[in-house]
Amino acid sequence: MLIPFRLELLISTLVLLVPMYLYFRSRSRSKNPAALPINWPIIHMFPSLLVNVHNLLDYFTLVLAGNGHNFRAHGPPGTGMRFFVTCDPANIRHIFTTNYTNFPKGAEFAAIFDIMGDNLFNVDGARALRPRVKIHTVLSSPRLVASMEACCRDKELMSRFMFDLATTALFSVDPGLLSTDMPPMDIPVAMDTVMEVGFFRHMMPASCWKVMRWLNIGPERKLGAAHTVLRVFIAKMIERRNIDKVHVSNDEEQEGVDILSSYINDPDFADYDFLCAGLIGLMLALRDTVRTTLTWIFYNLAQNPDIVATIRNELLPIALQKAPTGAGAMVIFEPEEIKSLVYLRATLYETLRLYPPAPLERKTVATKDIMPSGHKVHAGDTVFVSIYSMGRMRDVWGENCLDYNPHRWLSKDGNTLRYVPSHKFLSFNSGPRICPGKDIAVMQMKIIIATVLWNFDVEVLEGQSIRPKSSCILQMENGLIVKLKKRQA
Ligand code: HEM
Repeated sequence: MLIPFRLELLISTLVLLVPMYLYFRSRSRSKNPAALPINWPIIHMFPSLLVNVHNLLDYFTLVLAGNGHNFRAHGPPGTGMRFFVTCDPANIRHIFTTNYTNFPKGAEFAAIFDIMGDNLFNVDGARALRPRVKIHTVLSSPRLVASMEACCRDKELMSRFMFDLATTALFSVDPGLLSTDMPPMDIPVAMDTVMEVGFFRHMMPASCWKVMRWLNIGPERKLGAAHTVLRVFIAKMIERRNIDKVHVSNDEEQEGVDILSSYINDPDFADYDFLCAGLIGLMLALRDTVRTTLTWIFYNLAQNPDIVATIRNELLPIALQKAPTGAGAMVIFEPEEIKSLVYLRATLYETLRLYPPAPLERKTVATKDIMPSGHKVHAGDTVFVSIYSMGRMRDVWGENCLDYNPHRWLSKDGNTLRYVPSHKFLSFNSGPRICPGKDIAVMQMKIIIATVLWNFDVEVLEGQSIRPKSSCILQMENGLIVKLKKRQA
């Protein structure tokens, strides 16, 4: 019987790993935190990665800062754990642009995010070309952009709000998570699980998580359940959309308003599973990134009243032109009105610099190569690009790199934004895989920040523990509790 054998293997692995974990944890506390991971015989650097996994981004940042922006790490032989970790802008340009074809995401990435199938997020090279052209065309449709911007004229509760917003843009269906009876959050929770277990998979030897998946235990069990929730939800949305389509048959107005309409009749997406997987990828791209950024923005703004005052000053001339419609009415800003506001955009970029929603990029080395930093990488190595760390490097952003300071984005006279190349500001990626939703996301976030700040005072409740979750998305571990107080006109 195979199962008892594998179970035994797993138990003995755990029995070995848990004491090791405790031992190395106690040792690592007394060590210089910026030092390279300790290279032990046989197990190599795996223990250092294991003990720091709950704080991995800050750990990478310390080690990268202390070691010229690059380091290598490797696990036990046979695990395939050969990592090159970097936040060096010259290496990043090489990986994302100059020698882009040599750094695909790779098969392991696609296995980690198997819920997204063979879709754009998981494929490279020629297979990514048509889906990429497709999504760029879809996201540049003026009607879709207008509908997504219009969706922003709404209220609070970031997670529910962003889920409703993403679902409306994708399927023209408002799931109503913001309704007053506060329906259950099964689908957003399932999406969070995909990102959390994805992070766990990145840090484990692939054979380990694959065995756990086969046994359906631990995080893999949770992930399996989350996959089911997401697939059922997408199937419902497609069904609902098809029913609605029959009801509005031949009504051309309906076509093209949501993203699903652009995919449903496309022969490239005729395969149902392929379509579902693509839509799940888009849901994650749309909802998680914007929601996460907004939470960090409001957290930072609450500590920086001077920045809030400057944004309100920038909004003042526009707000004065808009007469509120009654006592307590909100002032709502339109995309065109706030498009040119540079300080608002600088605040957004400053948040994305320190809190990039996708903090780590994973690439695979196709053939051996020499990085601009002089480091050699070999076929099959994994490259981790720490976007989070790059925003926190003195040599890249200056002595005050840890300060939250939108002015760093402005020209001397404060009237224009400074140009910063994408290999230095990587939050929206760089090169051929640059985020096609960037302009929509920036506009959505600007409208939300402007509308909230103009109409409310935002207070972060004291005593909260604010730290990122171990996830592929830089969510706050415990969320953020804020108090909104209506401002007096
Ligand atoms: C704060 C907002 C956002 C940030 C920081 C962001 C960032 C990123 C990053 C880092 C990637 C590369 C991911 C990877 O290669 O694994 C990416 C890809 C992508 N993003 Fe965004 N994104 C944002 C919002 C959006 C929105 C609102 C949409 C859709 C409307 C979108 C659609 C996509 C798509 C389709 C890709 C895949 C592109 C490709 O692989 O060629 N993103 N985004």
